[in-house]
Amino acid sequence: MTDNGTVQKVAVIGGGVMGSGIAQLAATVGHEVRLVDVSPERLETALAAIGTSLDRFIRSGRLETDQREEILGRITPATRIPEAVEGVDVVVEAVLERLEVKHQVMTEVAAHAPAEAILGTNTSQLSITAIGSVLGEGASRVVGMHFFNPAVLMRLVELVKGLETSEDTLRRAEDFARSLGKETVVCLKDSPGFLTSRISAILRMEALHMLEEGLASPEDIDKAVRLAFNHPMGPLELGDFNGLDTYLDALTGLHAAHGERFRPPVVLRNMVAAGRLGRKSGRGFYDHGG
Ligand SMILES: CCCCCCCCCCCCCC(=O)CC(=O)SCCNC(=O)CCNC(=O)[C@H](O)C(C)(C)COP(=O)(O)OP(=O)(O)OC[C@H]1O[C@@H](n2cnc3c(N)ncnc32)[C@H](O)[C@@H]1OP(=O)(O)O
Ligand SMILES: NC(=O)C1=CN([C@@H]2O[C@H](COP(=O)(O)OP(=O)(O)OC[C@H]3O[C@@H](n4cnc5c(N)ncnc54)[C@H](O)[C@@H]3O)[C@@H](O)[C@H]2O)C=CC1
Repeated sequence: MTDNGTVQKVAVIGGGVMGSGIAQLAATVGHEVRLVDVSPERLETALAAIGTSLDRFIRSGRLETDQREEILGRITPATRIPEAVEGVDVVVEAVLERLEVKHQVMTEVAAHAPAEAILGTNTSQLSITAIGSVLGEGASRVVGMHFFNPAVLMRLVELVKGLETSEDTLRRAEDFARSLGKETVVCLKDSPGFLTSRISAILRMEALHMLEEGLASPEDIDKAVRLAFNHPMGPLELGDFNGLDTYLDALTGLHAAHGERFRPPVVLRNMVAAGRLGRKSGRGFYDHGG
């Protein structure tokens, strides 16, 4: 951190759909980024995806060609947390949407990151209080920092205050999100699904029920939502874009917290069981050539 408290070093834990985008975003605004994943293959895929996205920004004139290597040069891939979080100002956790995995990661992060670093979690719906509960007093440093896919383009970061999150942590998370060029909203109560996932899950679930009922093809359900409501993507194509395994994990949590209206539909369970996870596996509601 600089003398005026500005963030310089960031660790992103999890190099999947979201972690790769968050790392790219942080490196683009000039932060030094360590990107950690347990899987070297996922790290390779993440760096390739970041390269492809930077190429798109160059093609559309929003980035200079020579910035590509500068940005990539600010991202250091790593497979171990302890060394990667040394000296960082901010950690953003973006691993699987499972409480036990988040606990394991937060425990390791807190043991090795500087005591003053804030610990953001990109969970879609899990309780921030529950995620921080393994850290004892350290729970005051844990804050929900919910980015949206693609993180490099979407304008919002939803901040979520856990029961123990300190005002200082929340304020620094807000400053960090703004340093990334994002707007913020604050969910003041730690309620599963916060503001955005609770709302969006209802619309997406309804699309899935319509598909199960044979009301229309996936193409027409998506087209209806795109054209009738001016959504950039229909709910099923967005599911493929975000990852159906992540959706199932998120819905499982929402179901446990809010009851029947979020029960994961059988068709979604079956698709995940069959490995049809959307773009990341090459096949979901649509064929992506995988
Ligand atoms: C179905 C089952 C339901 C079950 C229940 C669900 C449970 C739900 C719980 C939620 C859990 C998880 C989700 C979550 O937590 C939060 C989320 O992230 S929700 C998702 C939010 N995101 C969106 O809604 C995205 C919607 N789509 C868009 O906004 C646009 O389609 C998109 C910006 C992605 C692309 O734009 P589009 O115009 O459609 O396509 P183009 O390809 O033409 O791109 C336009 C423009 O942007 C550039 N570009 C696109 N992508 C990138 C990139 N990754 N990097 C760089 N640049 C990019 C492209 O080059 C174009 O640039 P021009 O200058 O215009 O040429
Ligand atoms: N996919 C989406 O649209 C969005 C997802 N989220 C949330 O972001 C988080 C990540 O989601 P995705 O990126 O979609 O998942 P993903 O499945 O694409 O990536 C998760 C990554 O975490 C890695 N990982 C697992 N255990 C790890 C550990 N112990 N240490 C380091 N890395 C580990 C995996 O190897 C994988 O690469 C979840 O909490 C999800 O709910 C939030 C907003 C949008």
